[in-house]
Amino acid sequence: MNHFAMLTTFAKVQTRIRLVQEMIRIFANVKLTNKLTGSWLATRETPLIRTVATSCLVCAKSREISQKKELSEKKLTRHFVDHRNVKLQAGAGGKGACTFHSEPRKEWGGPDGGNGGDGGNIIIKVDRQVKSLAQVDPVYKGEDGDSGGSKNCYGRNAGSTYIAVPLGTVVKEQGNTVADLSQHGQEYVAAFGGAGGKGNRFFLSNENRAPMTATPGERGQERVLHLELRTMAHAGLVGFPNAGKSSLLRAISNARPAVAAYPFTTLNPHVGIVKYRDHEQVAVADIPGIIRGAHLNRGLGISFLRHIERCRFLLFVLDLSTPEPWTQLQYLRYELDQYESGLSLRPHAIVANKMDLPGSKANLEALRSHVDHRVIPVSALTGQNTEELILHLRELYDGYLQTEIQGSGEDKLIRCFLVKKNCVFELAFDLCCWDHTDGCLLCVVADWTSKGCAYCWDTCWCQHVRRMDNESDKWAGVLWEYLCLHQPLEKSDVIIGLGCHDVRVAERSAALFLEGWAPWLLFTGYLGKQTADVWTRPEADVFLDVALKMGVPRENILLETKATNTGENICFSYRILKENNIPARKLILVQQPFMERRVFATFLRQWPDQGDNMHTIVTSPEIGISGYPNPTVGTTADLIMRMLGVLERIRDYPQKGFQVEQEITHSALTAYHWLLQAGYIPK
Ligand SMILES: Nc1nc2c(ncn2[C@@H]2O[C@H](COP(=O)(O)OP(=O)(O)OP(=O)(O)O)[C@@H](O)[C@H]2O)c(=O)[nH]1
Ligand SMILES: [Mg+2]
Repeated sequence: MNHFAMLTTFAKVQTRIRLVQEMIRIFANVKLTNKLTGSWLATRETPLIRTVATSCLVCAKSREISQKKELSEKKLTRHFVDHRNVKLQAGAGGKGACTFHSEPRKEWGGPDGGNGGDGGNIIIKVDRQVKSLAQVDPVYKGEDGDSGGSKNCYGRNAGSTYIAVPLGTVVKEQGNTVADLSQHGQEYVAAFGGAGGKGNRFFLSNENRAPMTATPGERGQERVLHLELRTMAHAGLVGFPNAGKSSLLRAISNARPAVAAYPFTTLNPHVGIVKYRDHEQVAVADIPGIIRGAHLNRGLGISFLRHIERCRFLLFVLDLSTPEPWTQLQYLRYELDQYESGLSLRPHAIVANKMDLPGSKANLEALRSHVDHRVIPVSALTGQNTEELILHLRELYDGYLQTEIQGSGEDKLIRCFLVKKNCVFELAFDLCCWDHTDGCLLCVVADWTSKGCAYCWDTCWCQHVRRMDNESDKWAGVLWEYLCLHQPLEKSDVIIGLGCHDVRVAERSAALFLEGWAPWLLFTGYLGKQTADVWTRPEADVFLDVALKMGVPRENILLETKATNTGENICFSYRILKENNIPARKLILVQQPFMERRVFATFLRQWPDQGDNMHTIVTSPEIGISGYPNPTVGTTADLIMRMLGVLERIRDYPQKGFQVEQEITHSALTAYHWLLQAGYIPK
């Protein structure tokens, strides 16, 4: 055998020896574990298989022997974070391009600059797997949209940035709650990406065949939000200092809170996850010890009672080695109830800990005779009977899920719109209607908040019509407020009632005349979008009837019956007043409340005579948003869709030259996006 072959054989023998040593070590460990836990191999034969998959039946204390240095309390608490501030900057829109078509022998190619892509939104999304806010970064920046290109190439829209948060996260802005995320998968668009800029192709018109204008993309929304976990954990371990709460959490979950033989070892709450075979997970919080007078802020005081309040059910941990352990329970209950009445009555179990110590057995019997609730004897140190505790924990959890589902029946409704004869009804379908097949097509988008609305036709819908939810109402109110101007009235030369399908506009115009705000009343309008299907006579004629009925003399009323849109209403009214030699330096324009801003912006662009001494006031029927819906003008859902359409015109029409630019406030823009997302379609 040569020298090299000898070396190879020696190395092989050494590897085998190491393998055998390793096997012996593992085997010895298994035997030790079997002794402590009641067998690893035995479970293969016995039908009594653990229904839990927690890895830590071995006593909690034994783990302290591990060579790994224990983490300090401060470091340990980093694993669980229950509130966070985040700064969000959504992506900016890409800029529009300014280019012209170029081709050999084609000198004057038209504009072909494409629009920029929209900036990416930042979305907060609930993920059941996420248990704390520890993973949430302090700053998020959304993706920017791509710029537009030549040959009418549009820039790519940026994708959304997602922030995963646990169930029960409350989103707050300047102290106000803006979202309460309570369902798995629920999304909240926390910052909207900026719209992409327009390329010069967009500005092509009959007047300008070679526009050089291209606009930059809008900036993305910027927000600072405060995230807070409403529910801290499913179960909370409540007990006096040193009762063994942290040891117990170590014994039943994967958490590693510090354990020591002195009070107030735990200074901050820790959350451990108990995992079950069916992959269900129950979060258990180890809460710092409570002492008598905690409700008066003694010991670690009220802040920890606050954590208890956020748990769905409680585990009272008692040290059974002390005399009269039931008094601990009485004191704990007293402290909880002093903090919040009825808190101690939450679903709970009593855990009698330290059963391995002498005297505990006798105390257990005495405790059982003093309380009428279930008592689970365990030893966190040796792991004795932790099985029963884990199974009972699951019972409590299942009970909680049951009540949660029953209580949130309303949330299970799926919302959609029914469009019928030009009327839109908001509907709510119960889950059971998914299989509803009595001759109707029912199409429901489950993820309605992000996908938009669903339509359903010809169904027995009456029973399902319901009020709009508060959140839509809120945003509709914000939009309404932005669109109304609330200008104070002044004596004027002419009152102009702009035609529409709402006769309250005619009534308001006539009332203003009768109150003496102006000596002339002019109604303008042929048939428009809303009236074309409903009326056969021009809007101005219908309004005239209303005014005459109210007692306005015919000779004070002028009619303009050709205009089909707001711009024409203004231009044609100017002409009529000129033809009749009626001075018009001061005007009162009357339209529907949510049209005030748009009418004003249109007037400033379309009225030919915009001298310094020209003065205009826009007003409307004196009704609020709740008083607006009626059988003629439609439902609140109709109103919302019209308001969205008006806002889009305020945004887009200045570029087309129809009206002057108006600043769109941040709140109005947020309302617009929210309502769009909720499925309302701009009309
Ligand atoms: N013999 C015995 N000792 C235990 C048992 N459980 C906990 N201990 C001991 O009791 C002491 C306190 O345990 P901890 O788990 O830190 O108690 P705690 O309730 O978290 O205490 P605080 O964090 O101070 O509120 C430690 O020395 C543990 O080893 C048990 O079942 N049997
Ligand atoms: Mg502790």
